[in-house]
Amino acid sequence: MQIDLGNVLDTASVHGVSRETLERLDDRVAAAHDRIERGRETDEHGYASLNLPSSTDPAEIREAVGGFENPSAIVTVGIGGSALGAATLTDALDSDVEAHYLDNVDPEAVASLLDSLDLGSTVVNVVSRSGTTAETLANFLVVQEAMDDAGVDWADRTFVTTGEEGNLRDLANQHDLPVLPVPDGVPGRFSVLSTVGLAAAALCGHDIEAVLEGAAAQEARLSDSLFDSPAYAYGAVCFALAERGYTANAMMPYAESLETFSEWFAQLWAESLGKDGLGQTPLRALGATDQHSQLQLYRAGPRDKLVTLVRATDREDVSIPETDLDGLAYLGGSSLGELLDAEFEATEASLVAAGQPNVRIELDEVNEYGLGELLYAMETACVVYGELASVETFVQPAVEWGKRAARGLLGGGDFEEADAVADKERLIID
Ligand SMILES: O=P(O)(O)OC[C@H]1O[C@H](O)[C@H](O)[C@@H](O)[C@@H]1O
Repeated sequence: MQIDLGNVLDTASVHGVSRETLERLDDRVAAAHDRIERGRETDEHGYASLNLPSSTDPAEIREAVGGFENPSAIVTVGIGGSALGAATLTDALDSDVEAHYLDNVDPEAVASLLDSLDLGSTVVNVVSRSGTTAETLANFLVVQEAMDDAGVDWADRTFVTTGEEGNLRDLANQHDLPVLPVPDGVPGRFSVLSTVGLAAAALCGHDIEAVLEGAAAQEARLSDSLFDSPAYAYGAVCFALAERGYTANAMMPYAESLETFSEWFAQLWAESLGKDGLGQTPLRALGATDQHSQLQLYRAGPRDKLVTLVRATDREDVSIPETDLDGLAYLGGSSLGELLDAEFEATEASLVAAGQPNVRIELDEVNEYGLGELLYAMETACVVYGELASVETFVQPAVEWGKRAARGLLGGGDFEEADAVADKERLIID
């Protein structure tokens, strides 16, 4: 995997992030690296996530999923960091086992998924770090009932991933369900390389050891200079641009297999860095499709966006048949991959011509190893950005406010946040 910052330097006269800016920032990156290393050495909350390439035991995960014979599907019941990492992997990789995610409580979507599955051959993985998230527990109760109604022993087809305490742990104990522990010190959005993110991939037959190897390769690149570490370079550039008003970051992979990666990145970036009036708003785009919808804004709209373009250099290709239609001859004999690459290069050039900064991230291939590299690099980029911005990367008090308000409204406790919902001003136009 490599990260190319050339198009940031090329447009430096517009936004001010030049090579000299990065050289000046490098001392602060060295200090951030030192802080990160100290945190990793003591497995401090959050920093422990960056040790997962070696602290995760893939054999433990394989053992937990190995007892389910010939599953047709896995349904992961979880939300946020308890679903997006796993979904990023299984959506990027092909498997005969279907992977589904109940990460919302939209009743129509839940009912429709459960109706469509052969529940007798479906495995359920309920994932909640806290074990108390209302959406996850509610969905699990609905899944249990659907399995009961279908005459399926749900306890036989379910395994749980959770912490030592919480409602989900109680439920697992009560029904003697197999439990994979979530590692200490790893917030949900940094948990893709742990039991939380890897179980669904293992059940789908993916090489989770290779995911960890790819991550370890990026871990080995961490050093006290951004010029030696792709991940630090990306985090530092994003920070420097955000400081200069580039407060949005459009993640734009040119691979449909990476569409869910953009969702995962959005949680990582938003929940970790959106604090104290700071942060960089993650946007989600897909190349080449969104060239035809969002690119107009990215090129000619407010100068507040970095565009991050991601692609794999090695992939399957489909040739475009020859045609004798006038004007289309240029397509014949080339391939869809070549067309996609041409679109990628054209988008980069178009942004540069307009002075809009963009970064190119290239993987060799969208496979387990490449995904491990990409995910670990983005996590580290996020952590170094958080250090440079002096925000508390590993907490999410704003999200928890909403969780308490929702529970209060449902009568799940006496939370003062729920009163704020009742007291809200309204302006209804009917
Ligand atoms: O894993 P859980 O405890 O159920 O949490 C699931 C999600 O809940 C909240 O929304 C947090 O802000 C997320 O960071 C977390 O990933």
